[in-house]
Amino acid sequence: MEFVKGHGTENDFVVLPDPDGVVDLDDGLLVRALCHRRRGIGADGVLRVVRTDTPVAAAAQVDGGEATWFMDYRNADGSLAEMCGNGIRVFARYLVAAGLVAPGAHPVATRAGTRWVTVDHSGPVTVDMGPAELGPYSTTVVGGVELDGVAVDVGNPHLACVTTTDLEGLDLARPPRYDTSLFPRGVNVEVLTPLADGAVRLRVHERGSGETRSCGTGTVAGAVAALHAVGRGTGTVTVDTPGGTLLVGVDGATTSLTGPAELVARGTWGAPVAAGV
Ligand SMILES: N[C@@H](CCC[C@H](N)C(=O)O)C(=O)O
Repeated sequence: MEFVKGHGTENDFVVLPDPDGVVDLDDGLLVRALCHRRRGIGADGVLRVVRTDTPVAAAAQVDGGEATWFMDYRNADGSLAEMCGNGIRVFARYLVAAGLVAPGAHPVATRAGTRWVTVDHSGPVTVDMGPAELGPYSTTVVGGVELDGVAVDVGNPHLACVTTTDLEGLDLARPPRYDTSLFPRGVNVEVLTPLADGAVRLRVHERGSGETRSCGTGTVAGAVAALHAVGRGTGTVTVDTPGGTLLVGVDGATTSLTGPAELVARGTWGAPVAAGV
């Protein structure tokens, strides 16, 4: 099985080309094996590249619309997620590199709906992330520290906590505690600094993947929360994550995410490897 490895601000993915949707990912075993950092390729998640006219896309209730390609995203633990902001930018880079779409703007289907991505062979990739919906305030406990946050739905669920607590001192390796009645399907938890000079610093614990170096949907959720904390509903926010810098745009109708997306390797999974190779 051919694969490509890529990342967006060090949020890393195994890209699995499976246009006809014949690979069985549903029991989670292959996803966990691919993503394992000692026994596998190592990644925060898998991006299966599958056509929208396949039974796999139909089973995911994907309305392809104009999109030919469905990003079937799986977290490292094998669980499904609706959307991945860094993943979709890497996915789009792969589509161009593989000659499956021309450079420019094109739609990609996800479980959260179709998103338009603007991509070339190199340079930053921008995705229209759709609206980010603010929800109720809630709390979380991160490594014994209770933090206030606000729910933000970016197609997938987030709890974004704007805090003056020292971010580096927080233990995000362990899953944060959260209100399971508000987030019955789990939640991604962001901790971030208050907005200063149009920028924030952000760390994240992702549902299904643990602490990651960056999270695109989390970055959008964090930017929306940081603007909300200063009474604003629109703006442009530079988000510095441990893995790199992303730019988020928030207007009344939608949000956008811009940043690097790199393909770094390709190979064959599961093929016998001869001695000495
Ligand atoms: N890293 C992604 C988000 C991946 C999904 C998330 N862990 C979830 O379960 O919702 C991103 O860049 O947005």
